[in-house]
Amino acid sequence: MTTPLRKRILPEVRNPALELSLVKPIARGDNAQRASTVQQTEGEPLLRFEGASNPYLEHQRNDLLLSIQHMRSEGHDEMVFLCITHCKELTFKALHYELLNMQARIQADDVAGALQLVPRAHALLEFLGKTWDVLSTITPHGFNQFRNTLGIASGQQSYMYRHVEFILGNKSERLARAHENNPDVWPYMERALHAPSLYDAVLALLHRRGIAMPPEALERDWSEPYVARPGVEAAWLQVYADPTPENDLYLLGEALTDLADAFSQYRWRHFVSVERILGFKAGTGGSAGVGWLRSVVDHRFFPELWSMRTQL
Ligand code: HEM
Ligand SMILES: N[C@@H](CC(=O)c1ccccc1NC=O)C(=O)O
Repeated sequence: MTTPLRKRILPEVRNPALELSLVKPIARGDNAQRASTVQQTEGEPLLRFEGASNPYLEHQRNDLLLSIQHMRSEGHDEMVFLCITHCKELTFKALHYELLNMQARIQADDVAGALQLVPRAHALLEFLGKTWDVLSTITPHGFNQFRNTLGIASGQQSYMYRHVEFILGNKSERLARAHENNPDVWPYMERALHAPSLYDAVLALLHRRGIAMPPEALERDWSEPYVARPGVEAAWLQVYADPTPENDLYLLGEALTDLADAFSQYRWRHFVSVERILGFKAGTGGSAGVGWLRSVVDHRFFPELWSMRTQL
């Protein structure tokens, strides 16, 4: 019996022309070809390839990936900074993909399918949190050796990070505008700003499942920052009245709380690491630095899932 496949959604965050221009075609394999190859190799790996080919490189394009950690200073710690910041972007990309697919499954009333994606999304968030273990080995002196070469660049200008914030529901037209001048990125950013978030899709699902929902939670200007509503808190209280594993909406509420919890811990670790490395110096991106990040730390995704707990 074959497992029914759920259709995947591929996020669109930038003009695909650049990516497509970088793809090298590779010959497909199959079980029969691999079985006959291993007969010839007697179990030893293939090491000689036609022409200039290296199949791993053709598949992975690590020649490109490993060419973009360009050192601009003499500072020793610049290498780990570049490698980890690139790891983080890839992790944001992987996380955004899972969250967008979770939303699509919720929109298709497939709660079990959405829940299946949560452990991975959560693990990716924990992985992001762990990157601060590495980055906070950068001392203030180590950072000072290359910080000026960052110019006015800042992690705050990451479009992949902004897409993660938006799919989770933390909309800000002001922060999105950092990408307005980039024609490869802006149309997708603007579309995400105006689209309902994963949480908006969950509230619509609760409504379809017969739970009373305030009309503004179902139809509003999706680009506006999310505002917590007593009616949404009441809806979750109704769901949480049956905290059993049979109640899939309860499981979904707790799964979203797991994600929000892991994200808050990521923010907290960023904040503490930045205080450790920078003290109270101004940020490269024009903000007050730690002072500005302080306000970000208090943010919680899915606010009614948090506020509701006082009533439980
Ligand atoms: C040594 C490492 C780091 C330091 C000292 C640092 C410092 C800062 C500071 C001062 C800000 C405030 C905005 C500004 O004025 O620049 C900021 C924001 C931000 N940083 Fe970092 N950062 C570091 C590493 C990272 C990394 C590795 C990432 C992920 C790629 C990252 C992502 C962000 C994001 C997304 C924001 C905006 C926060 C938000 O919008 O909620 N930072 N960072
Ligand atoms: N805002 C940081 C710098 C920063 O976050 C950053 C700068 C250039 C390239 C990447 C960065 N951070 C994360 O990717 C600072 O004030 O030093």
